Amino acid sequence: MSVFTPLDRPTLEAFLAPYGLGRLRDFRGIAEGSENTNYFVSLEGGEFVLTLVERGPAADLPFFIQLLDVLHEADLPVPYALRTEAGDGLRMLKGKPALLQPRLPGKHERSPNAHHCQEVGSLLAGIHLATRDQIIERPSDRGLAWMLEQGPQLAAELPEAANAMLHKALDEIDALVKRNPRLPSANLHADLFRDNVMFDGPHLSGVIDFYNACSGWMLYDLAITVNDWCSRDDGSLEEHRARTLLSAYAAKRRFTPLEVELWPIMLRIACVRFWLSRLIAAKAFAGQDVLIHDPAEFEHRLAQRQQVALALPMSL
Ligand SMILES: Nc1ncnc2c1ncn2[C@@H]1O[C@H](COP(=O)(O)OP(=O)(O)O)[C@@H](O)[C@H]1O
Ligand SMILES: N[C@@H](CCOP(=O)(O)O)C(=O)O
Repeated sequence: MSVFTPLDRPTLEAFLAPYGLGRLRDFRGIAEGSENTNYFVSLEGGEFVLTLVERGPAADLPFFIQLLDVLHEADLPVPYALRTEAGDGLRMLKGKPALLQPRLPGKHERSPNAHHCQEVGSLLAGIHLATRDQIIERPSDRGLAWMLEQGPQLAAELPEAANAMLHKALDEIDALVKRNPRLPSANLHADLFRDNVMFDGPHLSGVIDFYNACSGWMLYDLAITVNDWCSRDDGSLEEHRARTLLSAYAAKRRFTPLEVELWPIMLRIACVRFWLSRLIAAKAFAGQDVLIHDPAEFEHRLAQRQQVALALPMSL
């Protein structure tokens, strides 16, 4: 379970009253998720999700609220902070920052096919197009500098072969940082995994969990997404799904030659990012009743990305 903050009905009713959405019908904690406490909340005025933010700097919350407003205004299927009748979107509940959002329909797709990947590629391009001309600056707290800082210590705790592979990837990241390439930027979801997207039948109906969102290279966001949506169990890329996702993205935004050149390394960097964060989480939450993702999944994906045969499509 990942309901870190239990709520009783009177507390919740008092919190919800200022939204003017009618009486509370029902509520229940959501077991999925690993960072925050989430509740499904049923009110006379509709179905909602209440999030209590458990971790991370509260100072960043206005960024998330502003970004989701921009994406919502661009007609993308994202949650956004509902405002109370007094206009407040970000409030406190049991000492935690709390947001009420619309509940998006649909369910997660664990075994995506090419159609799902097409929808995801198109959606990701939509996020980038909606923000690239008005980027809201927020450096990722798990960016390249973080990888270079955390990587060596975590590598030292790994078996020899994994240690060597991680070091090789860190060297590549270090060289890229020094090169400082001018890749096109936008606001990124930066965690567009299968468990952050919902489908209502074949239709992509929701994208959630923007708590890793940041400003940065669009190519990096694409690599994160392809690594999760288009990998086989052994970590290798499933070419048909990957080509479909990339073509759907490219139909909305043309890649630059520099992006085409750096695509293979970006796929590897995106593996390192989640390999490291999963190693950290596995240590921090060992033995606790918290959802822990397997770090080895990204070790296998990185091993499979040493040579990348899949080029980015160049034409629109
Ligand atoms: N706006 C929403 N609409 C529908 N379901 C949601 C919404 N927000 C969260 N959920 C559900 O709650 C679960 C956990 O949310 P998530 O944001 O991934 O949590 P965490 O930040 O703890 O990882 C999701 O898998 C999804 O099922
Ligand atoms: N989708 C990620 C979890 C989110 O990353 P984090 O750095 O916020 O823990 C995964 O599957 O590892």
